[in-house]
Amino acid sequence: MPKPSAPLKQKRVTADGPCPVMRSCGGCTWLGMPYRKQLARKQQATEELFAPLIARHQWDVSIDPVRGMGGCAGEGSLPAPRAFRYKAVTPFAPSQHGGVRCGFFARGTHRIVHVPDCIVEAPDARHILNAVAHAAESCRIPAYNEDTHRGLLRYAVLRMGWRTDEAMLTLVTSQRQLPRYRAFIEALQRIDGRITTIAQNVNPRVTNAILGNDTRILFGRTHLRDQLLGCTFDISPTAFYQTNPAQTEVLYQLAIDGMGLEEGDVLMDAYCGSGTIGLCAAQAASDAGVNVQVIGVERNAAGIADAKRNAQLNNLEQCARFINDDATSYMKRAAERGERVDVLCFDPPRAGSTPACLDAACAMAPRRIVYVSCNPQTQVRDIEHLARGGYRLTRLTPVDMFPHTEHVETVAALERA
Ligand SMILES: C[S@@+](CC[C@H](N)C(=O)[O-])C[C@H]1O[C@@H](n2cnc3c(N)ncnc32)[C@H](O)[C@@H]1O
Repeated sequence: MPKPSAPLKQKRVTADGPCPVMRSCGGCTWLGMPYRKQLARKQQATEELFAPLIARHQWDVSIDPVRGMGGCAGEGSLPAPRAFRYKAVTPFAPSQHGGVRCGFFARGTHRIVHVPDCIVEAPDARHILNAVAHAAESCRIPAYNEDTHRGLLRYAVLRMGWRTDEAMLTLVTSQRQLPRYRAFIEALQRIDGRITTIAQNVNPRVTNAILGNDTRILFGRTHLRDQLLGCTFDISPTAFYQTNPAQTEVLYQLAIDGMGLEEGDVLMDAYCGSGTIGLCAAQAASDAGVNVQVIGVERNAAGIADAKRNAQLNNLEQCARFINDDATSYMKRAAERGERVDVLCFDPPRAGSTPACLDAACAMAPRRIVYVSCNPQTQVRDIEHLARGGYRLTRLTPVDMFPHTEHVETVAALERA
């Protein structure tokens, strides 16, 4: 029998207490800055970035105040957000005496800094990850060595339900075979009663990317269940799911407001992940007595499988279909076929969309386009493209999805001019 894992320490970082690793960890670069000032900076950066685009097209639009956690930019002093990240990740590395180290990579390096607790992650998330390292040590599961490419355990990814008491633990390993498999899984199960799924993802490649292509469930449910805006979502280990759920509801509500859905509309949700935006929009429309059809497009097969399951979970399968394809290829073909799209929602990754995808969007001529972006730099470029295709910006709202960092997410609403 393996030694039992260490019991979880219940000590919590207090709401306004300092972060013990803020100088060494690569995460919260703005943690020392008052939250009010962080929002003011994000506001200014967004205004400066969009001002030339707005001036060039003579659009009559001003940028909304950044929606921060607990208030907006310009509303005076706000408490610093804590415990908002519901996804936590740790790399593993061998320690000198054959043990397993875990924590965060130190800023700009691959040196692991041990983190006893993290003030921005969901309560207990870091304790669970630290206990995974302890369980691996007890079961003599070797950590992966990035220099020699030997060893097994590379990362652990923990997702916690926001509106549910569930946690999904995904172990990323360099090979499929796990020594002392049963003992290890039992030790992991004992860490916390909320762990409803333990998955293994195999990533044998020499790469900085965390996840590989092969995933299997080792214990429990196949999906993490959570809720957003009254909809229920099942998320599989490798599908995209937003990390800050409280702000995700703000972001999605802005996107839904920007869509202005009307009876009989066809909504295309491009880069749809697990179908969350399109399904929340369809549910909101249905609640308002408005019937719409949703078409979601996503490259990740796990995301599309989740989206189909989520449509059923929310009784929306009659009005939603999901397609596993590259957004550009699908939209080009849809435009050539003359497919009808009344409202288009874009939520691409940081690199933004492609010129061909944006051309296809303009060719389909939706009445409105809502563009959600985690990288306003590429969003500005893409909105310029849409402007040349006949669209004008009517609203732009920054949302603080990533407090204590320089990053800001933006929701742009556009109308056909
Ligand atoms: C920022 S996430 C948004 C997901 C979803 N809208 C949400 O809020 O959860 C971007 C999504 O685009 C997907 N993606 C990336 N490149 C793609 C492409 N070329 N075609 C289709 N989907 C893509 C990713 O897998 C990811 O699920």
